[in-house]
Amino acid sequence: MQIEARGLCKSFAAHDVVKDVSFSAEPGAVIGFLGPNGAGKSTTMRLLTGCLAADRGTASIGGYDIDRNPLEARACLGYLPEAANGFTSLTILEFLIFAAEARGFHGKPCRDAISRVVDMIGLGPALGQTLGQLSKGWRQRAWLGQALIHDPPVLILDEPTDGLDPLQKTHLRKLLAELSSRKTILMSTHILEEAEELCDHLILLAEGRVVADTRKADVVDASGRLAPAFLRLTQPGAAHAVP
Ligand SMILES: Nc1ncnc2c1ncn2[C@@H]1O[C@H](COP(=O)(O)OP(=O)(O)OP(=O)(O)O)[C@@H](O)[C@H]1O
Repeated sequence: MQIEARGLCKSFAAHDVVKDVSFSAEPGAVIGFLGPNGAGKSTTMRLLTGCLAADRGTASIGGYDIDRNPLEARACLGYLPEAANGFTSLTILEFLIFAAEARGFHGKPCRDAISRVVDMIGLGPALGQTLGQLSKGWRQRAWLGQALIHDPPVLILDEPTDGLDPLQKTHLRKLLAELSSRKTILMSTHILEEAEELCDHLILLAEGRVVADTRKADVVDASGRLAPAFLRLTQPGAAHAVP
């Protein structure tokens, strides 16, 4: 399995935010990670990526446990955090050099890795601008660049198109569709049309629990829409119905 969560639990103070979350992603799967605001999607992603320690349970990426083999697991993983920010004084080029060197690329392999993502994401026109100067769309592209710099087999993308204008959204969705043919992707989104378009599998979270882990084809309605199933499965109290 490329992504595996087993019994993940996380509380903040007395608030149980992630409750016994288990699921897995086979190689090549494109999974939509859906749920209402506050369901625990970002927290689960942080647990999977090792940015946050679980209270209980385990997570593995590319077959490597994120706690016991963090370097191997992270080598397999590109992560786009929610509302990615920071490094505001670096230009996109400096940011990509930093990301590439942090992944162990130096000299020609570093230049090659950067030129690959610059071409793939179309970062060329903005390479000399600092992240602090960039619009949200360009900043999101730069952060996607750092997630892809080492060409990882697994991508965890937290609301990748959040806040982008329609043109940027279309561009990014096209890129994700291209990437989906050769990567395992777990992506959260509130835009159900995006999951309809890009994902083949869905995991729905409500109140910290997995309330559905299903092929998209099994929950869309006759018109291919997800909204009816989403509303039914994630309504308040739905999580309590899960055995
Ligand atoms: N560091 C933290 N300290 C305290 N509470 C937190 C922390 N991080 C998240 N929470 C809480 O955990 C709950 C789940 O948050 P999380 O961001 O994981 O949800 P989400 O499903 O990603 O929501 P959204 O769709 O709005 O981004 C929320 O109630 C949030 O306030």
